[in-house]
Amino acid sequence: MTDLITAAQMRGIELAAITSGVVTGLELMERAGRGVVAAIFEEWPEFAQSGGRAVVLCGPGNNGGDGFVIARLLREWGWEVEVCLWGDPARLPPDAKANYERWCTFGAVHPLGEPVFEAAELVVDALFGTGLTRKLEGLEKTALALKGKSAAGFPKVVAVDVPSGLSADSGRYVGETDVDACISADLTVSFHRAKTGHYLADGPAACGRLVIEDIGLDAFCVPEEAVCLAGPNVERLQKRGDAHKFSHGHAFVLCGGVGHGGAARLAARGALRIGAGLVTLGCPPAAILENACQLNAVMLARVADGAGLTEILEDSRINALCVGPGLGSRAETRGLVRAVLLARRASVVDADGLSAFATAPADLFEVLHEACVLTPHAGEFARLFPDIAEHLSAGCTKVDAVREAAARAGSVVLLKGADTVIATPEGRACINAAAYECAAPWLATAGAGDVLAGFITGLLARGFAPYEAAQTAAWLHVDCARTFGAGLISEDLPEVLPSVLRRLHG
Ligand SMILES: NC(=O)C1=CN([C@@H]2O[C@H](COP(=O)(O)OP(=O)(O)OC[C@H]3O[C@@H](n4cnc5c(N)ncnc54)[C@H](O)[C@@H]3O)[C@@H](O)[C@H]2O)[C@@H](O)CC1
Ligand SMILES: Nc1ncnc2c1ncn2[C@@H]1O[C@H](COP(=O)(O)OP(=O)(O)O)[C@@H](O)[C@H]1O
Ligand SMILES: [K+]
Repeated sequence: MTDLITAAQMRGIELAAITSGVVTGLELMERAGRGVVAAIFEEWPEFAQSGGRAVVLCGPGNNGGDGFVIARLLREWGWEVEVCLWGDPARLPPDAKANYERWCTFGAVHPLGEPVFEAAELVVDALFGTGLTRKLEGLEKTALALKGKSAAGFPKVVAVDVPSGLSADSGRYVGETDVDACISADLTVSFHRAKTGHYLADGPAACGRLVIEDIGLDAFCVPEEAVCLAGPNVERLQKRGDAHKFSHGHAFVLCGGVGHGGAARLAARGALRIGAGLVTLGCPPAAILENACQLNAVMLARVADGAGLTEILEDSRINALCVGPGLGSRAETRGLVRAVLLARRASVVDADGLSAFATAPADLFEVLHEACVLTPHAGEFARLFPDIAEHLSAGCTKVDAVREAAARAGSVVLLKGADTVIATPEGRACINAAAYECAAPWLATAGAGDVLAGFITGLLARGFAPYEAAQTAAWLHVDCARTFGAGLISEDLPEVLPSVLRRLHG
């Protein structure tokens, strides 16, 4: 599992390393600079063959310090290097100042104005890293100039640690800084561990490609509350050879009325494909014919109302429930959701099942329990947790927002997006990032969320714990989309799952 850390956690690790005496701040800065130059040459091997012209933009903190190291090392590789500084050299922190002075023995340092980038093959953004605390102003001209590349795609822009203007924690532009005032990089090189902001919100688009360089801090532990990148539990996904269908659980998906069954059918198909032993779709009597015409392996049950549902759920073999996809905003929706949750089975509450409680979220929280997974998209999230959604708009990280929501709901919450975040009430959290080499833009298609709800339900039926089910399902969902590629529609997701599982199981 890849750990992701925050800027504060990185500072804690750095401090622990320096106070332990095994390394100095100056040595860490040297390793960071060396790591950036190595990553540049790895990304563009031609840059290591023949020197070119580089501009290094240094800021007023230690990110700028890394920049002075990079300038010196590029010069040693035969590059012609121009260095610009934002701020007063006298106020640089000690390690950055030492590297500034060292650079001054080789070349000039210009104030950051309007550098001429046309002739540069490489621009290094060492203006602000993890220490950016407020809205960035005054970088507009520089940032805009960097966006106008030559026909050959030069200059290549390399961000040190994080593109300047972006929060290393939230992946958003700090203090609502204008996007045009921020650096967009071709390559971002960070140190020790990726930061949450590299994967959240605008992070991936601003970073370009992301490389993490080892700077020798592995002996200093990642804090326990670190977030990780979601991954599948591959071993748990295998089916035992001696098991029968009831060993893999019975999932029950509640369906909407006539003409509104597509979403629930997608969820049911997803639950079956991911390995639930049996899947039943429960629909109003009037919709039986419609569903019977569409389903084969998925079974059908009549559910006239909440009482009928409670009766069906007396079958204790039904061990995972999915409520919400296509359920509609009928008056009885709340009652049906409550009936599902009062059955105290592992449950996924999605879509209309969430929106039904927009005017009374507490009525939902009251019946939720620890075996539930809520799967809102941003709109549904804002309806249930309006105050937390406001914090999110004000700059709180998506991880913190989802942790807070999960604690309030007393259930696992999965907040969708290209940067899906999953958290437990106790504060465990992961990001399922459809970004960088795992980007899955074709997943933005109607019904994709219904299939995800079905995948989670199917894994719950198979006995996965809620957090593990949500994490594995979200990862498989993105992998299905990537495996299918262009032209994906939601019906394809369950159908491509077998090939994804085959690949996983080698
Ligand atoms: N933490 C670590 O272990 C390591 C950190 N290193 C580097 O150090 C960086 C962090 O250094 P710092 O903490 O000095 O932070 P930064 O260099 O990111 O910036 C801090 C400086 O910027 C100023 N500032 C913040 N927001 C501003 C704004 N909007 N406008 C103008 N000035 C603003 C602050 O007052 C401070 O002077 C990392 O990003 C990384 O590049 C590396 O040297 C390697 C090791
Ligand atoms: N650009 C994107 N990249 C990756 N995944 C995406 C993207 N946009 C949406 N998704 C995923 O697609 C699904 C959409 O779900 P949802 O918004 O509920 O749609 P629907 O209700 O139509 O099923 C979610 O799992 C979400 O994480
Ligand atoms: K930077």
